[in-house]
Amino acid sequence: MPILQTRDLTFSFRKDQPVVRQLNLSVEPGTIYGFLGPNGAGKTTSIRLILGLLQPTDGSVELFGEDLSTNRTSIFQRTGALIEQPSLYLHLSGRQNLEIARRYTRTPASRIPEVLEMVGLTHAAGKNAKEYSLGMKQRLGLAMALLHRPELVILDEPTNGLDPTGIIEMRELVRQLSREWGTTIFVSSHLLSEVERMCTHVGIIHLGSLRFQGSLAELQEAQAGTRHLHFQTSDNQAAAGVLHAIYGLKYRDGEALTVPFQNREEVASINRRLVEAGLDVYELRVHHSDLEEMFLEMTR
Ligand SMILES: Nc1ncnc2c1ncn2[C@@H]1O[C@H](COP(=O)(O)OP(=O)(O)OP(=O)(O)O)[C@@H](O)[C@H]1O
Repeated sequence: MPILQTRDLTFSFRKDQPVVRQLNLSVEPGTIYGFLGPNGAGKTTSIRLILGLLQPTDGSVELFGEDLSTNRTSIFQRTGALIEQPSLYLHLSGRQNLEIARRYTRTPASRIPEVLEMVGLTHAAGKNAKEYSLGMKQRLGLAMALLHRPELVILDEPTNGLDPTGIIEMRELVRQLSREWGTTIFVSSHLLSEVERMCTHVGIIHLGSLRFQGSLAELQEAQAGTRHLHFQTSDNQAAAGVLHAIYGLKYRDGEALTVPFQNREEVASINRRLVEAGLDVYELRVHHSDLEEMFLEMTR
C-alpha cells in the first residue's frame, strides 16, 4: 500500500485556472521519491495540499491509507516536513532550538542527541544558530522535523540556495535517513541531476500535471529514446544519405545532423558507417536531453 497517495488532486488559486491538475501521486514505503519539475510547475502548491496547508479544489490526499480530510492528527504524528526556511531562534543554540521543539512535540529528551547525530550537527549543537551556515540551519530544521521519528518526511527543495558542499551534505543526509532509519522521503527539486543522484523513484510535474511517475530505472529507459547524437562530417549531405535508410535522416542545408540513439554501441556503429562511406567525421556529440527537452518529449 502506498504511504502517500493523491487522487485526482486539483487546486486553483483563481477560478478555472488550476495550478495542480488531477495529480495521482503514489509513493511506496521505503522509497526516496523525487518530485521533479521546473520552477512554477506546481511542486510547492502540491506539497502544501499534501500537508493540509491548502484545501484541494477537487480530489483527495491519503497518507498511511487514511484520508487527510478526516484523520489529520494521526497522520501528522507520523509525518515530518521541511518547507521553506526553517523557523529558528537564532540567539539560541542548536540544542536549545531542538529542546523547544521537543517540548511541543512531546518527544523524549533522548531523541535530541539522536537527531543531532543523524544531521551531523553534534559538534555544533552548543553554538548559536546565528553562527550556522545556511546548510547547517537547513539541517537543524530537518532535525526538528525528525524529533518525533516520522515514517514519512516531506522536503520542499531542501538544497535551494545551498553552496555545493551544502548540497552534497543534504543529499547524503537524505540517503542516510532512508538507509539507517528506513524513513520514506518525498523531496521536491527542479534539478534532474539531483534527483538522479538522490532518489529511487521520481514523479515529473509540468504545468500542474504529472507527466511521468516510476522508478529511476524506468525514467532512464524513457529518457533513452530522447537521447540524440549530433555530428558534423566532410559532407553532411552524403552522410544523411548513408544514414537515411536506418534513421530516415533528411539533409537540410546549414543544419547539423541529428539522430536519436539508444546506447553507445549505436554511436560506434553510426561512426563506422560514416567512415566506411569515405566521410571524415569532424564531430560526434551526444546530446543528453535536459529537463525542459524531456518535458517536451513527454508531452508530445
Ligand atoms: N498565492 C498564489 N496566488 C496565485 N498564484 C500562485 C500563488 N502561489 C503560487 N501561484 C502560482 O501557482 C503556480 C505553481 O506555483 P508553485 O509555487 O506551486 O510552483 P513550484 O513548482 O513549487 O515552483 P517554485 O520552485 O518556483 O516554487 C505558479 O504559476 C505560481 O505562479
